[in-house]
Amino acid sequence: MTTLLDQINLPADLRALNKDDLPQVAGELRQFLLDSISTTGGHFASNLGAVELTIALHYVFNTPYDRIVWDVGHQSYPHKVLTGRRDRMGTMRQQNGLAGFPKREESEYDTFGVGHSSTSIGAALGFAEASKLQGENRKAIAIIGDGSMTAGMAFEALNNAGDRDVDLLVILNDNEMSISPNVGALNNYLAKMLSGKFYNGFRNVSGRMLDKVPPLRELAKRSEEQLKGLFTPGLLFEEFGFNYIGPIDGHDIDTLVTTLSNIKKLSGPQFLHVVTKKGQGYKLAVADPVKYHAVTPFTPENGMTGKSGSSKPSFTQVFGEWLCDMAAKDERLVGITPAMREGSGLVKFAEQFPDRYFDVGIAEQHAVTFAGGMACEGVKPVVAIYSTFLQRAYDQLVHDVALQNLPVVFAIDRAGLVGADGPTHAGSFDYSFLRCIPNMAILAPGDENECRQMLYTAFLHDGPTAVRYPRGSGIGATVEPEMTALPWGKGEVRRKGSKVAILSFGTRLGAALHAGDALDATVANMRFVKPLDDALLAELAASHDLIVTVEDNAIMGGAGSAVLESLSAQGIQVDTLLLGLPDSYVEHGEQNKLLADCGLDGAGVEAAIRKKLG
Ligand SMILES: Cc1ncc(C[n+]2csc(CCOP(=O)(O)OP(=O)(O)O)c2C)c(N)n1
Ligand SMILES: CC(=O)[C@@H](O)[C@H](O)COP(=O)(O)O
Ligand SMILES: [Mg+2]
Repeated sequence: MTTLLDQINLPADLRALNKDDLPQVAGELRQFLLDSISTTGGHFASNLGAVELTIALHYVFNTPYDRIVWDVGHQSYPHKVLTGRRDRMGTMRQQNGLAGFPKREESEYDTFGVGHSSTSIGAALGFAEASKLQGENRKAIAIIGDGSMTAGMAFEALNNAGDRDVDLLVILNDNEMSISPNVGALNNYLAKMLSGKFYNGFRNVSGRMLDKVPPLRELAKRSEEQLKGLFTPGLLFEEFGFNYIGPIDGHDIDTLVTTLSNIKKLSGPQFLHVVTKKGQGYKLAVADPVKYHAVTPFTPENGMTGKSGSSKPSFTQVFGEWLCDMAAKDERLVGITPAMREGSGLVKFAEQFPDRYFDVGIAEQHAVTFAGGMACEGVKPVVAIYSTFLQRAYDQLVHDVALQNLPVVFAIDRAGLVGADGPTHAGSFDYSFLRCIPNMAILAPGDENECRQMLYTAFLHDGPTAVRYPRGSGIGATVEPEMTALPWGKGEVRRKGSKVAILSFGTRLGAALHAGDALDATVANMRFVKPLDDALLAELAASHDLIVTVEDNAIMGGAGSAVLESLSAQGIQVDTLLLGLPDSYVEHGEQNKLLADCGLDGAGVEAAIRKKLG
């Protein structure tokens, strides 16, 4: 049977429907998403929560002429279905398939590339100002979640936009969730007002009472606008120069269409507050939106059983275990996360050490500076942060921590290629952007046991130290419960060979050993990217014809560059070959396949060396 959804190839097809058909479209779209995402995996609960809002937006606004900017974009699957990609949803986050986030080169309806949070208001303001300069009559609409609203740059953009005469609509999609439950004063403010019976009660009572006295009704109408500001979350946003509307039910498509149609006629900065349920329409996701934020393939009737996945502990789990063990040994330790409790492995730590656990919201810049402040007082902060998200806190790294040589440990997860999330989430550059910072140390474990020992070594070091490890698990080394400090700045030879010396940094050790066996090459596990083991390098350069470096970081400025700098500084001449990530963005796909495509698996390293040797 042909569904309404089958007839919608582009938003123009949607806009040709009668408004009364939209609830049916919503039901069909929600079922389509459940079937599709339970098959491919990907982001889930946020997409179910955005179904009605997405339909209403494309129904009311003349997309793509009017510009929609999604924040993070993990909730953009409904948008992708309605904008010509329904039949490609089965390729979601697969190599050469659809990206998991809006991507300009994927569709004209994807106005701005996203993946990192809290950029939508700033970008949409850019669209709005450009439209004004070009004499266009576009509407610019940013849809930002309550979690993403906790980042500073969202308020930088609000502050700027509220002072401008532009047609910008900011829609706050408030479901009281980040990945974990949302945190912070803004969240408390929104929740208090939304749950406040007083606000709803006030509107009912005033409506009933004043209807009886017509002359007062007009006065009350005007005063309700003023009073509304006292009882709805709007006051905050009104003070930022926006016209606040809401809160409205983000699943009531009729109200959404009516409200958006009215707002469309208004000029100046508008702020619409919608209330949604993360996982709406799928009971298991509503009950556990944390678990269903992102899913691996599952059967809708049974839900995610958690049976799939590797039996080997992930580096994230190794970190989480270490953090709890270290906290038990040293009461100065605190754990800090910018809204990635689950992803960074702090669930157990948060339960066991609630007073020493800090989720600062999606606020990486604040997380780093906050850690610096704590370190000044003798507290020992461990900042758990994805490599890609640490990019957002670069000045804080330099100015607030390294320049003052403060003992902060950065447990950098998702280093290197991450796979399905693609280039917005790859941790391709941390060696490069950390190495040039004076006082910064960088440790890169070759396996899971080294990860634990390096975290301990970093914790003992009196200065800023990064330990960086990839998404997933490594070669499956047994993790020793004993914590042993590694010799600072020292690498180790893991295999003796001749002619060729392969210097491995981080978890490319497995690939290096494979190539070492095939070529009878020496293999060194360098352990430290900074400080580099210059003496070991000199020794290997003196006894081999070719020095090869292998890393899952950009070659530009990476560990291989450190080796070249050291050889130059030591006045050593030797042939070299640098293997690492290319000076381009590696698209999404399966993590190990992508590494192999970059020549960073065993076969690739071996082939590159054979080619070099001629
Ligand atoms: C700068 C940055 N930090 C962290 C993340 C990881 N992240 C992705 S979605 C998300 C929660 C977003 O919450 P919200 O905006 O409320 O969207 P919801 O999932 O509730 O729809 C987080 C923390 C990110 N994408 N970007
Ligand atoms: C959208 C977002 O940024 C997060 O959900 C991210 O996708 C999590 O990545 P991991 O799955 O590697 O934890
Ligand atoms: Mg949310």
